[in-house]
Amino acid sequence: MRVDIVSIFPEYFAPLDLSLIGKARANGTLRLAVHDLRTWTHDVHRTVDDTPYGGGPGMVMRPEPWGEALDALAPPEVHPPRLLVPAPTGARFTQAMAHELAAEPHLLFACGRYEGIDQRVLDHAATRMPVTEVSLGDYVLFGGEVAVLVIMEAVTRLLPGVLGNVSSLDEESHAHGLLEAPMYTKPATWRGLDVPEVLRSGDHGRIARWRRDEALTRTADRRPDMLASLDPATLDKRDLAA
Ligand SMILES: CN1CCN(Cc2ccc(Cn3ccc4ccc(-c5n[nH]c(N)c5C#N)cc43)cc2)CC1
Repeated sequence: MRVDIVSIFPEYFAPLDLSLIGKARANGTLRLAVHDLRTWTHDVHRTVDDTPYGGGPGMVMRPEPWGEALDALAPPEVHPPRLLVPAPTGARFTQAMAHELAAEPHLLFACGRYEGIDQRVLDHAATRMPVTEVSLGDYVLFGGEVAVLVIMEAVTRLLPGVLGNVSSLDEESHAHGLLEAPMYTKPATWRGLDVPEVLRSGDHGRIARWRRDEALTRTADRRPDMLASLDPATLDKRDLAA
């Protein structure tokens, strides 16, 4: 997978050199390049923003630098990338979207700042590539960079070979619509607190049942919305008794 990120704060993406994402870049699974939007400015002040038409607070990112950046990174003669624009107005980013994006050959992220990017940049890009505005959730950030870090982590871990133990992908909560059961490791007793006996019983049937019950209880307590959208077909009679 090829990924290009355009931002006025390219240094924000230093964490993408680390850990499993760093390894994916080193072995060629992920080809990632970060670009400074100011590369495509031509004035002495390298200006990327201006006042909003119609008035209002703050500044808006000018279209010209963005247009040149997208032209350079998504030239018309090459298969177009999927353009992802983090924004408070975007569609909520979900695990399902992460799977969708992990199947794309080329992602291009446009990180806005200030009050956002001139709408014409997205409208013009949409004439020659798929454009998706995406939001992490209903809270306000300074810009799109944090969203790109989150999306890059969620997508990269789905790429073939990145996660050593593939089964951890299969058992993921958001893959089965429930929150995960509590996890424990050695020692068996720590500060007077014991690991649940069932997890040390070796009885895999009991362990699976206990984990399922814990997952259902946690989901009902913390994320009733997830329970409401659970496919009833995935619940068995023991779940309903839990
Ligand atoms: C008068 N009102 C008019 C509406 N604005 C709304 C507004 C506009 C921009 C910004 C700052 N910003 C700039 C680019 C950018 C990208 C993503 C996000 C973002 N925030 N939250 C998420 N989940 C995000 C994601 N993903 C924020 C961004 C903040 C708030 C406020 C003032």
